[in-house]
Amino acid sequence: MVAIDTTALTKRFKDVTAVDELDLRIEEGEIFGFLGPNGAGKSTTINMLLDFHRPTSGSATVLGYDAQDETDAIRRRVGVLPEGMELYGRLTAREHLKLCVQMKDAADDPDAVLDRVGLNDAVNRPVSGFSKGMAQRLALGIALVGSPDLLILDEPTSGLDPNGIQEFRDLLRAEAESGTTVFFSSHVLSEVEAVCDRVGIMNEGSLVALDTIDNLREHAGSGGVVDLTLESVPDDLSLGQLAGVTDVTIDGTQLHVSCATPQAKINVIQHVDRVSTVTGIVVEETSLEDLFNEYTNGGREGSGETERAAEVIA
Ligand SMILES: Nc1ncnc2c1ncn2[C@@H]1O[C@H](COP(=O)(O)OP(=O)(O)OP(=O)(O)O)[C@@H](O)[C@H]1O
Repeated sequence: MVAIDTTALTKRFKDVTAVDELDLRIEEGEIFGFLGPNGAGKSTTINMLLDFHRPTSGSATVLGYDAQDETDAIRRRVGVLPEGMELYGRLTAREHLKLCVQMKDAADDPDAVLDRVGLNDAVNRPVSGFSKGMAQRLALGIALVGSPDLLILDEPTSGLDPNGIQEFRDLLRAEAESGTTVFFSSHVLSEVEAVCDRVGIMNEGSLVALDTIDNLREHAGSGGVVDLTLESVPDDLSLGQLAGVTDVTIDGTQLHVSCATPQAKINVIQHVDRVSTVTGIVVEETSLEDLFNEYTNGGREGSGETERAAEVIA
């Protein structure tokens, strides 16, 4: 079954086109990362899937139900963590969970859910005293109530500490293993890269990329870089003749080879190993952040340094 299906889904706010003719299909059981710079249209898309906003045109189904006409059926089967979720300051974490269990007519044990999101020490504390990360953990717990078939999470790791982010990853994987589809928006690209089967990248209301991260790397012609240290560099390496090699530089006994595809990196290593003695290899993949910048013209906010996934082989 298709978990989310949108056809030419469009939302305009006066002269701003927040989402422009979006065609998106998310299969059941996928972990899907929805990316884009600020104002790209991610929350507006999510809001239309949940009928918080009515589309200007186009249509969407969620778990086979029409997103505008069958909202109740969708809300019964979907766990939602909306952007900027409001909690009740005077209620405790456990009371929030109890309320949600009642509202969803679910059978969950509130304490077990709170344990899953790492709030077992704070079950009886009023939420007004919660830190941002604790509130986010509670919001995630609320989304999990009723064992939903689909989780729709808007910036779920906002405010979480590194442990919280790791726990969130484990939780998503466990949910996906039990058959739940996960659709989440995020600005934390390393976390998206770690857990997502596929990603969609929005820019200025349009979907500019939709694929697995490996395929995006391949299509972007950026398979990464291989750095090799040799005992000595032969006169004729002929590396430029290998398919997918885009650039070769030699610095003493160091080779720096840019490749268009992951396969090209393997070919380079095998070829050099045949003609010389390799004493060290470092393979660097193009990070999701580099791809993101490529698709959005570097439109992401923040000042994080480009992160390259470096795999030291020898
Ligand atoms: N209620 C609204 N009224 C007017 N304009 C809106 C409204 N909601 C969103 N927009 C505009 O629609 C565009 C898309 O906003 P949206 O919140 O969907 O982006 P986003 O990708 O979720 O951004 P962020 O990463 O900052 O949360 C922006 O230009 C925003 O200003």
